[in-house]
Amino acid sequence: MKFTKMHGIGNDYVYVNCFKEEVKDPENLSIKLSNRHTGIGSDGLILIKPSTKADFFMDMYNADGSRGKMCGNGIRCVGKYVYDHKMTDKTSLSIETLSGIKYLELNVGEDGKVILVKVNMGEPILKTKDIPVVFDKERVINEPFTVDGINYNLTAVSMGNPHAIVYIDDVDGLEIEKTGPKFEFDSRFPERVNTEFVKVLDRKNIQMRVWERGSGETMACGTGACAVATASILNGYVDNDVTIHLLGGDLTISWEGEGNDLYMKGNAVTVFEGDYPV
Ligand SMILES: N[C@@H](CCC[C@H](N)C(=O)O)C(=O)O
Repeated sequence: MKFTKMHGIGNDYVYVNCFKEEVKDPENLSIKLSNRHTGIGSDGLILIKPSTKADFFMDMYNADGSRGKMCGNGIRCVGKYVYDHKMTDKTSLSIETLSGIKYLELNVGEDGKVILVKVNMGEPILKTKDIPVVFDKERVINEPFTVDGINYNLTAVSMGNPHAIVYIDDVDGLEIEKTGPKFEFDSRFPERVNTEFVKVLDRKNIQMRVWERGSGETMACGTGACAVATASILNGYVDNDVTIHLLGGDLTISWEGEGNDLYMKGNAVTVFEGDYPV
């Protein structure tokens, strides 16, 4: 099976072109090839497929084989993949995901390859039942929430996938391997959850680390950065254009507030191509 390893600010996936390859058991394949010792090494698997509703379809799997409905860093790489591999010559693209169609603007460099991608991520989802999070209010915006005996203030947002955002003082010092799973497997998140641990640096800059559902700590999470920007704007901590600083690099997010779509901009990088025995 031919594959391409790509990353968006360090959030790395193995990409397979399903116009040419048939993938029979993507859940197990994702577990095997994501392994950083015995596989290719990645945060999961992304299949690029035909779509009847959009230019392409993105089908993503986490490193534990679970299926994700949306992937912000992944969708930028899908845009780069289809353009660089000449599967399209369009620089405005639509990509279908399990959480709807997203629209991409590709920024092409002097070598004719995509370097940056801006994505219309749609409108953030705030209703508890749609995230989903079990809570006795319609929304969770800055609400007291205790996990493993520690009191946090939680904001919950879905960007097509569920996110829990908590503000802490020491993002660098956080023992995320201990804390992340406590959120991921908390029964108030019936579909598990991606958790962002965040510090607001000033009105235009936010630091975050992420514990991803199904993949653990990753260098970056695109939907997570969008959820953090949403939460921080709703809480009144930052302006409408904000840079999110993640372990693997920066993403810029703009959101004019409720009733508007949110935009994310960041890089997309090809690391290498190869053959994997299946
Ligand atoms: N890293 C991704 C999100 C991947 C899916 C997530 N772990 C989930 O299960 O919801 C991103 O860049 O958005």
